[in-house]
Amino acid sequence: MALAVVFDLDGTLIDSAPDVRAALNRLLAEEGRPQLTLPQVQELVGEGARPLIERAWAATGESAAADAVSGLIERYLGHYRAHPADHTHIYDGVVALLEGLRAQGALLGICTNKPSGMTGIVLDALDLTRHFRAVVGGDHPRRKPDGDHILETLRRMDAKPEDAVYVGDSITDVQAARHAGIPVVAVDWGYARMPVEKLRADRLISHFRDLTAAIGELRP
Ligand SMILES: O=C(O)COP(=O)(O)O
Ligand SMILES: [Mg+2]
Repeated sequence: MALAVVFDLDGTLIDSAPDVRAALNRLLAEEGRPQLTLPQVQELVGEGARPLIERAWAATGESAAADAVSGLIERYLGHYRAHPADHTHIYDGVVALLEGLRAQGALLGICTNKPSGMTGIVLDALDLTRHFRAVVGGDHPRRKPDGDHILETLRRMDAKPEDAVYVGDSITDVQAARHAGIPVVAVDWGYARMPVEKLRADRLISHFRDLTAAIGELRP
């Protein structure tokens, strides 16, 4: 068996909220709406682009008309594509962790609700793409919290659910892993929107240096 580790992206591997905020605020300014703070944006991230735009609209005035949302998403992604990683940083210990896991023969993947095209651009900009066998974005038809999003990532990695562990920062991640039937590790530095203990993950870590030990307990 080869250990398979599937990661969430935003709030888990990378702190992307500053660039998400900048793109969102450009769009809000074009629409004559107020700007959002970083803590506000961290609350909006986690379920993909459509909920992000809908929640941003609800937080800044009248809700977006249903037929306007797709156009707003496209314009938001246009701004984000122009500045994918100006202020995004990779969390401490990520690169050493990914290199260490690969050196042990682990297969790595990303399962994120961020749209696929945008995910690829951000991973390339941060030189992270090379670590992953498969990356499945939020345009998957059954995205997190649906377990199929993670199972599809594992299929594309040529990995088995029995050998897998999922790592994420939010309740959406824990639910998706539960639905997929695989153990889940939560990180305590992301965009959880609730006290991290309440996520009820199988393990909770405060630094990536502790992930290998947590995985060893979950997949001995
Ligand atoms: O972009 C989002 O809303 C969420 O992305 P994540 O699934 O990587 O946390
Ligand atoms: Mg996340």
